[in-house]
Amino acid sequence: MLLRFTKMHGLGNDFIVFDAPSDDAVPDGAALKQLADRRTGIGFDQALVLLPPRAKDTDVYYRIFNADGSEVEQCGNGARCVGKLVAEKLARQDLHMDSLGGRVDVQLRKDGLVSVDMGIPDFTPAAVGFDATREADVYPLRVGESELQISAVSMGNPHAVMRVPSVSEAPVDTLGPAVENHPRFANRTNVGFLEVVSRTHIRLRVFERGVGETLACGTGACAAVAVGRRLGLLDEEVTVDALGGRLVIRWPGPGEHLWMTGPAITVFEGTVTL
Ligand SMILES: N[C@H](CCC[C@H](N)C(=O)O)C(=O)O
Repeated sequence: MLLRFTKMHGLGNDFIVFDAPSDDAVPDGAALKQLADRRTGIGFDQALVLLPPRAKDTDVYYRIFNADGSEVEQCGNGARCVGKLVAEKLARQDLHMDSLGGRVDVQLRKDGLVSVDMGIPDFTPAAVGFDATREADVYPLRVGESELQISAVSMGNPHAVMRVPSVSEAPVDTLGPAVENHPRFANRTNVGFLEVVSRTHIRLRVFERGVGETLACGTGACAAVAVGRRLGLLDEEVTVDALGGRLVIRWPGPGEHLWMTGPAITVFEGTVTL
């Protein structure tokens, strides 16, 4: 079977995007994992599959698969890429999208950046698949000999966020996989390392569930700002510096929708035989 795809990225978090007429035409996780390989496949962090809308007031439904083949609920950088691709195809400036993790509204800006409504951050442990008995701002988490202090929030997908004095010194390679696969997270988790520069500026590195460290993580940036605001460290609009570049997050506060603005780049079109 010939698969036509578009290769895209958001700050170096890279994707293949392709259409599928229905769920049973979506390649299985094992096939997508092979395509994700950066030597023997196309290479990507996530595959984004575009399907016909499932709710009458939406334009597209998209599914998300990590490089390890696992299907997940949400992808923020991917949502900007899907939104831009589909809105341009439909000659629209705005779009209503739907995914396993919920609705995402998209606005294409005149400056070429894309804004997406990433919904309402959910701090309930159950939403994160985290086994805490009650909700808290910060939880102790034992990892080997050390006890970490993490916050847990869902952007549709799970995020564990910990503050670090400096992202450049953060032990991402060791603590990333240890927290990603920690038994207290029923469905694993993404792991954010948050450095607060000021009330309107953070630096962030994310060890992504099912991928490893990426150059940027959109939902990770949303999660980190939500946690920073809940801890009283950040203002409503925050610039997030990831390894791959800059995002702007705006969150008025609890119960409100969180918006993310950033780039969405098409690199090439391609075909691959499955
Ligand atoms: N690895 C994530 C999915 C992709 C998130 C990231 N690429 C983004 O831009 O939000 C997870 O397993 O929940």
